[in-house]
Amino acid sequence: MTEMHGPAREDVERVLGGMIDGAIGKRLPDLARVEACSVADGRLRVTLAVPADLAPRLGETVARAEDALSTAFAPLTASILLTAHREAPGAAAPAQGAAQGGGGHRPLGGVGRKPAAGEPARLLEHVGVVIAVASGKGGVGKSTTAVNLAVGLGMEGLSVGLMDADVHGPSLPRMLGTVGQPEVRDGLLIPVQAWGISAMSIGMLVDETQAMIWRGPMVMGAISQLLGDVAWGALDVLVIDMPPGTGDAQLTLAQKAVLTGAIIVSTPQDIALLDARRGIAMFEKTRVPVLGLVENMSYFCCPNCGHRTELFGHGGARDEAMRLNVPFLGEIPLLADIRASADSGVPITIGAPESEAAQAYRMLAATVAGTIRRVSRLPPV
Ligand SMILES: Nc1ncnc2c1ncn2[C@@H]1O[C@H](COP(=O)(O)OP(=O)(O)OP(=O)(O)O)[C@@H](O)[C@H]1O
Repeated sequence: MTEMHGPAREDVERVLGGMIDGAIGKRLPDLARVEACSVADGRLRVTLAVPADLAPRLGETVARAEDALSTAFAPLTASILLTAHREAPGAAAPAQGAAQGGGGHRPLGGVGRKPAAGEPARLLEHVGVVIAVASGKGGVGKSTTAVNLAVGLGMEGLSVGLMDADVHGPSLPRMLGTVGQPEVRDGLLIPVQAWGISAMSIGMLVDETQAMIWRGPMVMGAISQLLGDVAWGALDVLVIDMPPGTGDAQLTLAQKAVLTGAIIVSTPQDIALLDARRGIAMFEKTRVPVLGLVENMSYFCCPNCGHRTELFGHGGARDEAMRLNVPFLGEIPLLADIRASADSGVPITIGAPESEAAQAYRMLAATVAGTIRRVSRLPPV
């Protein structure tokens, strides 16, 4: 990253000084305080401290502020990261010159300008391939699969990032056992290191309950920040745990994130397969290749006697994959240990590497690693 001198904080404050948030009816400096500004790689990153309860309402003003800063300091492109004050809800906004100091602040996702066309591609330029793990509907085990796949890819010798774009139900911090908030350096969020991979989730930045109520533009703003304002660094692969379903947010993410390919997770039940078909259609619409289908909760394996029971009629996803002409990547059994390890914060691939479940995830990771090496021309191990 190339550091360079940029505008002084006072210059930034001067530009923001003229901005008014029409909806709240106040000048921006009366609502937010410039905490930091830095310039690197042609980007001016400004960190603004705002009261937590106001942050969700500032999206439009922040977008205008970014435009104003970009115009004032061209050719730099400005992006604003909001950090939240831990003040009582409804507390008066901090005026300029209020007490400085980082202790009471934390980064906030969810607000910001939509990146210009092609921007994420540039920002992820040191990332070899970007793979979405998606599902047509919620609750099929997409996040569990994404986590164990990412950890498994790390075990295959790849450098791996995992981004939780499941904004409304960010489960990554729980599944990886991470606590606390990520560091911010030079205006960029530093991914958390866990089990051999780099990870970032909205759940590490804001209260889950706060993210639950975000609407479309907020969700897209948050996802843009996860793509653009995180120091992902050089990675062989970035795995994105997509939001469930096939709505606008998913479609936009598929278009924005410059995905190399997508993996669809499905359970064997017909209804889930119908949803999976919808998921595949969405990626086809955005010309993102579907790398394959994974069948989760494929069969039940008795932990005592090892007997295998096909609960939902096994093989549905394999047949569906053949019908749809997409590769079948593997099947993951339904096991209480998978759920327990997800809840304990230690992925089963790490916690019980010899288990049937871990072996299934490792096979899946080996298959996907093969695909990644093929598409990115990485040397075979
Ligand atoms: N193969 C499995 N065996 C047993 N439990 C599983 C398995 N896969 C997932 N689970 C459990 O099922 C629940 C849902 O899984 P997960 O959160 O991964 O689903 P999801 O598709 O990401 O859901 P959503 O996107 O709607 O939040 C979790 O409690 C998880 O531990």
